[in-house]
Amino acid sequence: MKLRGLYAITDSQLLAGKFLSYVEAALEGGVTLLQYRDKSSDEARRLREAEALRDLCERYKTQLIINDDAELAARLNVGVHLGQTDGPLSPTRALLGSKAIIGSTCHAQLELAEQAAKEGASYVAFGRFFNSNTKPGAPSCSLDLLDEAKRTLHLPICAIGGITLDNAAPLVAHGVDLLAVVHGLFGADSTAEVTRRARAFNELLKV
Ligand SMILES: Cc1ncc(COP(=O)(O)OP(=O)(O)O)c(N)n1
Ligand SMILES: Cc1ncsc1CCOP(=O)(O)O
Ligand SMILES: [Mg+2]
Repeated sequence: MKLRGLYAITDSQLLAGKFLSYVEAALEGGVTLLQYRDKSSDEARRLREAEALRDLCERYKTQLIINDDAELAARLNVGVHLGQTDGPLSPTRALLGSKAIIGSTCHAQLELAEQAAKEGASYVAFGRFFNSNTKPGAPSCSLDLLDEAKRTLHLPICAIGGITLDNAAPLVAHGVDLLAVVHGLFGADSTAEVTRRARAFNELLKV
């Protein structure tokens, strides 16, 4: 199955008090990948929330991805997203098995993506493309890099960083398969608006 569509990413602060209702609203509108991103060290809460998301994702046939934490992903039998300092890809592939979805942060560097592809990544993520409230310090990436990535890589390409319904179209035009979004999706002021945004992202991607 080719990975293509909306990649929703959770944010503990943004979703405080409305975590599952907002995630479910997004799944209702259509989510290809859902990433559980929680930078806290509260292991018990992380396990509890990740299990709740796994159950929700099973109901909606959405693939759950855990950010940073291959051990938690292995425990729940779901995918993982690894940044450049989150541990090596090859042993993670061995741990999770050949079918697991494993994503790799490649910032704005094609060489990192080529390396990730060799080591068994399922998709590569470039960004940030726009100003991001969630991660303002992430290195920025240009649309030109996407053209080159499209020519040289044979993996689904994910874009991240400040993506909204108003700025996503050029990313799609430059070949992005997965639009990874936090604020542009979950920054909505109602569950109905989250669902509407999810649907609209999918329409942009024609999925
Ligand atoms: C889909 C996707 N792309 C990039 C990232 C960023 O990963 P990383 O560089 O490890 O930064 P943190 O998200 O862990 O702060 C991501 N999480 N997801
Ligand atoms: C995790 C991450 N990595 C690069 S930008 C970013 C944050 C994406 O969040 P938003 O869609 O709110 O900019
Ligand atoms: Mg990380």
